[in-house]
Parts: sequence; C-alpha cells; structure tokens
Amino acid sequence: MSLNKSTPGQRFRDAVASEHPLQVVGAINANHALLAKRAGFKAIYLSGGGVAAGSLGVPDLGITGLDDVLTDVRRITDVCDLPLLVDVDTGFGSSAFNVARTVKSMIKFGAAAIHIEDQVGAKRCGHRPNKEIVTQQEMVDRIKAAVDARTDDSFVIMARTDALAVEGLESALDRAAACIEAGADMVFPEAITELEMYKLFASRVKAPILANITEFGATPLYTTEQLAAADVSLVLYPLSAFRAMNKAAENVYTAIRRDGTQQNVIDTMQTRMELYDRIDYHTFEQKLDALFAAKK
Ligand SMILES: C[C@](O)(C(=O)O)[C@H](CC(=O)O)C(=O)O
Ligand SMILES: [Mg+2]
Repeated sequence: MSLNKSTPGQRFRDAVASEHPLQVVGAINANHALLAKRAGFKAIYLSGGGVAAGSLGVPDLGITGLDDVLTDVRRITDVCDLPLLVDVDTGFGSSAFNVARTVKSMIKFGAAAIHIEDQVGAKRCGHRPNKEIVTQQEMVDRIKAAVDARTDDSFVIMARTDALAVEGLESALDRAAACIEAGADMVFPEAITELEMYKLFASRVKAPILANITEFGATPLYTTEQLAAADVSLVLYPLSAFRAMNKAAENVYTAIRRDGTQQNVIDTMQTRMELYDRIDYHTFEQKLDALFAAKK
C-alpha cells in the first residue's frame, strides 16, 4: 500500500478536482476496495443499501446501525488508501448528538466523506415509492450538527435530498441550497429523472453535484460524457459490482447443487493465483518466511 500523508478528506477533494466527473464506485468489502483501486478508480463508496443487504442480509430500511457501518469502514480503510465516501443514511439517530457521534466516528475510522439524507429515520431506498422526508429545517439542523462536529475541516459533508420524488423539483433545489448555506460541501440530489435537472442543481448551489447512477432505479444510466455536460462533478455506481457478484454467486450455487460438481462454472471463477495477487498474498508470505528465518 502506498503511503499518502494528506487526510482522507483532502484526498477526496483533490480527486473531485482532478477528474470530471469523478467516478466513485461502490466497494462492498475490503477485497472489492482493492479491486476498485486496481481498476484505476480514485475514490470508493460504502453503500448503506450494500451494508444492509451484503453484511446483514436485510433491506435498506433504516435497520442498520452505526457500528455495522463502522466495522465495514474500518476493514476497507485498513487496507485501501483510496478516499472513501460513506452512506450514513439519516445520521443514525434523530438528535444533533447522534449526528455528531456519527461524524466523529467516521473520521476516526478513516472515512473521507459522508452523505447524510433528509428522509425520516424509518427510511427507504431512494429509488422506492412512499418515501417520507423531514422538514427543511430539520435537515438543515442535521447538516449544521455534522459540520459542527467535524474534528477535521477537510472531511467532506455531502447533503442528500430525497425531496424530488416527494415534494418536487423546487423543493429539492431549495433544500440543496439551504444545506450548502448551512455548511455542506457537496450535494446529492437523489432519484433524478432528467439529465437537465443536474444543471439546475449545479447552477443553484455552486457546489459539486453527485449523480447516483444506480441500476434498475429511477435514474437512466447516463454516461460520464452526458453527466459532464450537465455540470455533474461526481458520478456514483453504488452497487454495480455487488449486483454482479451476487448474480455470479447464485449461478455457482445453482450449478454445484444441480451438477454435483463445479466443473461447469470453474471458468467463471477468480483463480487462486488471481486472488493471491489481488490481496498481495506473496508479500505477506515472504515477510513471514523472513521472520521465521531470522528466528532460526
Ligand atoms: C445510494 C444508495 O443510497 C445506497 O445505499 O447505495 C441507494 C442505492 C440503491 O438502492 O440502488 C439509493 O439510491 O437509495
Ligand atoms: Mg443508501
């Protein structure tokens, strides 16, 4: 792992400044973080829906707690120095103290940025019907609490608004502007349905805008070229590798159960050597051998 002395937050800001739009890709675990780095991404993401479905096996409905997410954050930041954007849902608790605790913990565990949203505590996935949101004032208070709790000024606070689907475009634009006024660094307008909308957010808030290009949702799969033209600064692929990995696992389970052997799916597998290469197995092994040799 290469050593980088700047803070995770600063590295995230630098990445946003250096790539237009910055591709931020979901990494469901530490192994995927290494794969994302190897593929050339400059920033990675820990999805709330991913922690829920992947680590806990439950839906994205506000069931996950702060410690569940922190465990995955620490595992990722322990092995990968790419700046990590973390989905903290509604902040893990309704008071300013809860939000403050969430922010402080995220910084401590090595995250670079969080996004915090304006849904009610019993939240839903942003691309599902019947979402409910808190008042603009309550959301602004969440942002103020988050900004105030920062123990590192470079740490990025991104405000997500789910208002478009609930109250419409004007409300979503107002909320985004109010969050930036309250000190948020970037805006994540959720479940956008038309490309031109991003431009409206960008010109209204004068801060970086994130486009959530999640599959099978409300937002078309816009390309980086289209998003750059719509003044988008960051593009998120939160669960793409997770969805592919799950499908691959299902195929393998089905085949082994059906055929009594894995021979028909062996070509779909990462080999032992590929795995060892991705996690740097041989360097660890050499260190171990050297240690034992020194003791002899
Ligand atoms: C970005 C998101 O918040 C997530 O948890 O990854 C989800 C993604 C999804 O369910 O596709 C969301 O958009 O609500
Ligand atoms: Mg989420």
